[in-house]
Amino acid sequence: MPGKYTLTYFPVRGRGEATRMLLADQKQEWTEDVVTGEIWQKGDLKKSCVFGQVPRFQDGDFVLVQSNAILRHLARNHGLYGQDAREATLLDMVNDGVEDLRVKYARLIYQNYDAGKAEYIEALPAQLRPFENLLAQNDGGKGFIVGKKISFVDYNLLDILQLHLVLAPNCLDSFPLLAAYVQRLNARPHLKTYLESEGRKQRPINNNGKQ
Ligand SMILES: N[C@@H](CCC(=O)N[C@@H](CS)C(=O)NCC(=O)O)C(=O)O
Repeated sequence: MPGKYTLTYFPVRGRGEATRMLLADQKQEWTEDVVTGEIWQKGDLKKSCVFGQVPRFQDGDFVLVQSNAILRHLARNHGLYGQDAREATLLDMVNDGVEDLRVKYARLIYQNYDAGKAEYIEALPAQLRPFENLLAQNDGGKGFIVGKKISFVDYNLLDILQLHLVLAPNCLDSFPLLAAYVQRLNARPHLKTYLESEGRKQRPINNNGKQ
């Protein structure tokens, strides 16, 4: 039985948003423990986090960090980790692909935005193509990224695609399956309610104002 959920994170989408979307879509309540710059500068919270970074997540008295471990924990709690070991392994594989893209995106946003944006967008089709191919291989792309049920990776992939649609609004024009996938997931009733909520609309994407 999961305990009460709390997400401790900066007031941005960042590495917290896939978790928020998973929780909202799975009809879970959670507390936002907002980390302001002032709180972070004090240093106590940083010291209390295993790797000195947030997001931190509490499931009752179980405290964890690392955004992908948080997603996997919630996947185990809510049946979002595939229907068997083979699907779970495929989900791990795709999630690692999402993580690779997230690291590249974060490097652009935080280290090279002005000088690197055009080149990044030019190279984006090659980064997105594998996900279009994976979707095509799973029931012709009509459902989820792996298997017949939504998984933690769908929320993570949806988040990274939403981020890229802000960065490069036409980036899915050549990827019809991914474009339809984003529309389909965005339209899931509980997720839609969350995406249209003021809290979500007001939350910046990244911590430095770039997007
Ligand atoms: N691998 C970690 C990375 C966490 C991370 O980069 N956290 C950043 C915010 S997104 C952070 O805490 N930055 C403040 C710092 O490092 O002092 C994860 O996936 O959770």
